[in-house]
Amino acid sequence: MTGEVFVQLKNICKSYDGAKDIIKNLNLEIKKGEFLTLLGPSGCGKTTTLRMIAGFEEPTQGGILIDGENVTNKSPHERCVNTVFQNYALFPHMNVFDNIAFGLKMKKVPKEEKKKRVQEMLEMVQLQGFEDRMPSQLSGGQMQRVAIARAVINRPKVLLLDEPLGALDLKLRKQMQIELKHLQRQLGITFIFVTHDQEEALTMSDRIVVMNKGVIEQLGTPEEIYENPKSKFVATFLGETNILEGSVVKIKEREVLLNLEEEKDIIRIPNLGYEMGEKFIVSVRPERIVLKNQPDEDDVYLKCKFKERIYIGAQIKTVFSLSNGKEIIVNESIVNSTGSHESDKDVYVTWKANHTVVIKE
Ligand SMILES: Nc1ncnc2c1ncn2[C@@H]1O[C@H](COP(=O)(O)OP(=O)(O)OP(=O)(O)O)[C@@H](O)[C@H]1O
Repeated sequence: MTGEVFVQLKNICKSYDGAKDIIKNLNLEIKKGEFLTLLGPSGCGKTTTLRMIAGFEEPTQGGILIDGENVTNKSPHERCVNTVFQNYALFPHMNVFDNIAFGLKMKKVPKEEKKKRVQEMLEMVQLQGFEDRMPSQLSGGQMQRVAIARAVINRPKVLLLDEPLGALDLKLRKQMQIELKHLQRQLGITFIFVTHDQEEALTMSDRIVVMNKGVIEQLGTPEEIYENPKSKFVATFLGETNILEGSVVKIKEREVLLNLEEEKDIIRIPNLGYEMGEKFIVSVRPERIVLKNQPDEDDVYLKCKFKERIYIGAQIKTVFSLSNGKEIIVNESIVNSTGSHESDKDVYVTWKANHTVVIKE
């Protein structure tokens, strides 16, 4: 990744019916060689955004630049981009070789070069020896590898991938995530990837764009988005979290006190210029919480009672409740699990102050 801006979306609006904007004034800069993921719930406008970059849809307003060139009104084949779809879209009557070679055939590349480049692609996606097979004789993962090989053989500058792993079973999907990421590094092509699977986005991306209802909620590295969500939507969409409501009850020079849920549950946060009574949401990840019988001095803590313990393989998920009934979820690793809890005894869920994520409502 060079840091140089390669794809630019400027003030993009898109309406299908002339009335409602599906995409609302979207601005986005994608860097050269970057693996950028558009992540969001179904219907938030990920595919529409991707299709506008590909040239299958025209923005109602705004412009798209690729490598400095305004491509807003150009057709898909006039752009140096290629797309891989979820359903592979292989030609069923052509074998693997002809499917991969299709783009070169269109460009009338000489036979010998064509053969050499298809072999390179087969090697890259680890399908040597599969050239004569028909798509119906391939597994889902193999078909998707052929689709990727076919999409990159023409050396596009940008590869657009619309939920390309969506049809694969979980194990194969995880394996392909790693393979695809390696492939992207090896090729150095800018990848713009669409998924609604947050774990997939965290695993693969250099940066993630979290979308909601046609706008960008947050843009950042996987770590920034996960550790420092800027809205309740982002905090809850990526991974599991505990959301607590609070408001400012005291302002000091360096810190402010927030009451959380209950009058008596007070936590301290750095004073970044808040006002008395100002409302907040606090997000604490379940894996950041440590259970204690007595909190330490520098802990942030809430008193609660044990409710339920759920075994989920690699972790133990324990549910506690505050006195107002609000549930707190704690994820402990099997190794650190404190074992069973008595339901009538008070216990403290504690965490370190730097793991409190304060979100302004
Ligand atoms: N060709 C179309 N005509 C009219 N409305 C459309 C069209 N394509 C998409 N939409 C609408 O635009 C909105 C955004 O759709 P889009 O496919 O971009 O979302 P998405 O985030 O990719 O969702 P998913 O994850 O379900 O694919 C949806 O409300 C959808 O119904």
